[in-house]
Amino acid sequence: MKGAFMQDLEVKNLSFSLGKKAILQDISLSVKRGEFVGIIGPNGSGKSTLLKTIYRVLQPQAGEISVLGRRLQDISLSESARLMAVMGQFHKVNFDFTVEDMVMMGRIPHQGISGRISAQDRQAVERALSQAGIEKLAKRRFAALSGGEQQRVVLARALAQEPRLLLLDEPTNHLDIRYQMQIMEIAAGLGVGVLAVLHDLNLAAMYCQRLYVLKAGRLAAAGRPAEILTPTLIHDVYGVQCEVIKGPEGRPVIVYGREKMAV
Ligand SMILES: Nc1ncnc2c1ncn2[C@@H]1O[C@H](COP(=O)(O)OP(=O)(O)OP(=O)(O)O)[C@@H](O)[C@H]1O
Repeated sequence: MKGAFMQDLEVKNLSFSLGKKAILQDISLSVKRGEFVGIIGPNGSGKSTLLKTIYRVLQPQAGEISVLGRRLQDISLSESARLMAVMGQFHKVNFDFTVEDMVMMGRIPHQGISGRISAQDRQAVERALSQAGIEKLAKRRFAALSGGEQQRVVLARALAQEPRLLLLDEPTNHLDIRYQMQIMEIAAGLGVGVLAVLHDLNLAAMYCQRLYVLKAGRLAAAGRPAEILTPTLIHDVYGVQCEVIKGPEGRPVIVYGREKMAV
């Protein structure tokens, strides 16, 4: 890789539409080196679509995306699979894989054409199983695990990939609070850039250095959680009443109220 780069991810003026429907309009964002950045916003605001354009499942009609200082259009799909890992929302698996097999799939971008599993691959899988705290599940069938256990296997698969940029789409969906925090801690401790779509604003405030707020496919706000998570913004974006109080380390804690809740 040539030259120094300052950003793990840079998205410039990205727009994406499906037919005539604009899903994302003029989105610019960045993840600085090693930064943990969150994307928040209501259902249907375009969060997952934005991640999908970054991990190349969807092709934006306008804009530019760079990972570690290189434009996606200049790197091959296999190389971008080595640079970024994704922990996505749904993990329906129709085949009967073991946990170990699933996590080994994270090594595919690193394996040569032969697809032979190396000692390095095995070590990466062992490390990932241990980081996700699921060594004991290694021989179990993935399909027979609980939702939360499956979630951690999917995280382990992303870790086995040894990415330079980690994309998380609602990573804590099925998890109890301990594992929600554990997943966030693991991601925060990797030392790589993280871009995470999150619904829980308190969790976002706890772990994200900066947040981008999406509303109807556009950026409604961006900044540090303490700057942008105000009752006015939360009402404007989500349509709910809340108070924001100062929690530990000065971080905002959002307390929702039922008053004037329209259903
Ligand atoms: N394949 C598709 N066909 C039609 N509309 C789509 C398609 N994929 C996404 N959309 C629409 O694009 C918009 C953004 O969807 P997206 O899944 O990105 O939102 P989101 O913010 O991730 O939502 P959620 O919080 O509910 O997961 C929604 O209105 C959705 O209905």
